[in-house]
Amino acid sequence: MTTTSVRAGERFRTADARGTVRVARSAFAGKGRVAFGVFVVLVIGAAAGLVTPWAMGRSVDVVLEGGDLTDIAWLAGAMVVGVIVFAVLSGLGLMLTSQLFETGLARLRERMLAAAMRLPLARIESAGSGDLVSRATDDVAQVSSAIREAAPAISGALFTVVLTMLGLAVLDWRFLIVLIVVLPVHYLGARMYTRDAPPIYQQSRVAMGERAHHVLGGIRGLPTVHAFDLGPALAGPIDEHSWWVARWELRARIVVNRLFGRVNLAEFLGMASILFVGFLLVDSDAITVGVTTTAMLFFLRLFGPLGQLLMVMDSLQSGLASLSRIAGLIEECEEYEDADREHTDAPEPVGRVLVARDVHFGYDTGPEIVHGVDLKIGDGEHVALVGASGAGKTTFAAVLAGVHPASSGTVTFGGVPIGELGDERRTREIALVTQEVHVFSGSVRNDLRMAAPDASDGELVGVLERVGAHGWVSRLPSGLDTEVGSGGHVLTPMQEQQLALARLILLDPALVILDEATADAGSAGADELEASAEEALRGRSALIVAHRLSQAARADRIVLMDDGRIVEQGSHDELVGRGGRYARLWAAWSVGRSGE
Ligand SMILES: Nc1ncnc2c1ncn2[C@@H]1O[C@H](COP(=O)(O)OP(=O)(O)OP(=O)(O)O)[C@@H](O)[C@H]1O
Repeated sequence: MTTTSVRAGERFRTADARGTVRVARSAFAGKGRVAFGVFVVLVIGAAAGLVTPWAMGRSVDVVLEGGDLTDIAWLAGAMVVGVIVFAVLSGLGLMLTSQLFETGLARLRERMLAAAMRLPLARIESAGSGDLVSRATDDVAQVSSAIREAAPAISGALFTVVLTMLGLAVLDWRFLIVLIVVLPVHYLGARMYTRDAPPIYQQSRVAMGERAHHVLGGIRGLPTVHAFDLGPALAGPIDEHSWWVARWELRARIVVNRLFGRVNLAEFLGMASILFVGFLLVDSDAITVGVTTTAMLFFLRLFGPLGQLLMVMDSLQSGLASLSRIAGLIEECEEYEDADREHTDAPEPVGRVLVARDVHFGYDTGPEIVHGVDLKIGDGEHVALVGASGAGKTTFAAVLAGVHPASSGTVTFGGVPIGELGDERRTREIALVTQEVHVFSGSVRNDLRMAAPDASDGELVGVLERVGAHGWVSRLPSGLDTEVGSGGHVLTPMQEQQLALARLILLDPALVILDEATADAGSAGADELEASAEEALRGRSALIVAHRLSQAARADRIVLMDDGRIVEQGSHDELVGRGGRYARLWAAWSVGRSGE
């Protein structure tokens, strides 16, 4: 299915710096002009901010030189204009920068979620859906808050710092030397921080992901948790990971505090140095008092934004840790998609016959479950797979559907190995209806249209009638518009399964692998559901993992599995006539039924 191999339990990856930058850049694709416009606004705004300190310094010289009031008035006018232009353009720059970043983040989030939905089920199972949820929620929130905090610093501070440094160089190159001497103190403080902080934030995010994994597991099993009072046992691992989150956050605080200490030292050194050099230069008549005043004011302007930049480095580091997790997931999805795209040249399947030859399979975490199974499902043939619990039926069905690649042996559909079909083609041709039937949140119409976005209401009603669901759907409070799924109108397991079968008809696959779709139904509704399933499977090839032998008996062929091997197969009559294991199962089942 894919060239990417992962170990079971391995969480989704975290991208390295290059990967993170590449993915982040892709979020701004096509936004070059907007970014340039924002850049121009920010540069002009920052330049306007230098006008006021320059005019103040000049005023000092004008007063000292005994200049007239008109010059002072002009300079006062320049200050006012400078302040207004600075304020307007800074505000505009901030708004545009935030908009640009938020749009980029929204794009990343959409891309990550869309890609994650296409990840192979086996990969999500292996990484744990909690990790996926944590990236889609915690990490996106973290990046979003970093953007909110960093946007003003980047839009205002960054350009102010660069232009102020240029301004100092223009006043006198020696001021720039002072700055160059002082900045390393700033830099060293920041460098220690950028070295120490990222691993701490990474660890904190990993702990959050683990916590989400356990919380999600608990929520999914809530009925069991309540029934067996498992709350305290579940809280253990959640508490432990919360403790780790708190511990890593505390360490991050310590590193931030150290950063601020070093920043204050750099500021003090800078102020003292600029005053000292200014006095020396005035003393040697190299510059005027006004220029020294301007240099002081420039310097004062510089440390505010520098501090601001350093302050946001904290949330930027935290945001970057999250961004690298988002980028890692996107990278992983891209690899799966690329591997999948390679299959677009694969030959077209001819016919609808599925052939499994000498298939072996074991989960990464345990022993082999399927031991060299051969099975052929002919065109339009319905094969029932029966056997005791734990025999490996669900596992084998998932291998046939391509959810898990076989450890050895081959599975072909229409003559093409299913691994070469690519996920998109494979899922279009082969539909797997698993034990856990899912109803999507939203209206009934919305749920059905997941399978066929263009289907008309008439078509939906037609399909509902075929699976016997039209009656109860039309009696729902708002018919097709009734909200179902999480938080909506509660459906019975049988109704959920009928909806799943209706979706199956709308999907119109060639082969259906139906895993115990009738298992949850109460026996009163089970016959009705069997009829619905038969209707959904009409005209298709099918493998039905059947718990109810009455359903198996109707299949063209029955395959009995035991301990990952096929031990008997044939039609119902043949197997009953043979008097073997199936015949005994059937006898026991029939006795059980007559007592119902
Ligand atoms: N995701 C998994 N990871 C590891 N082992 C698994 C996984 N799923 C199933 N198994 C193991 O594989 C074996 C076969 O399970 P499987 O669900 O395929 O049997 P089954 O015949 O479908 O059982 P049932 O009728 O009860 O559903 C069991 O020992 C089970 O513990």
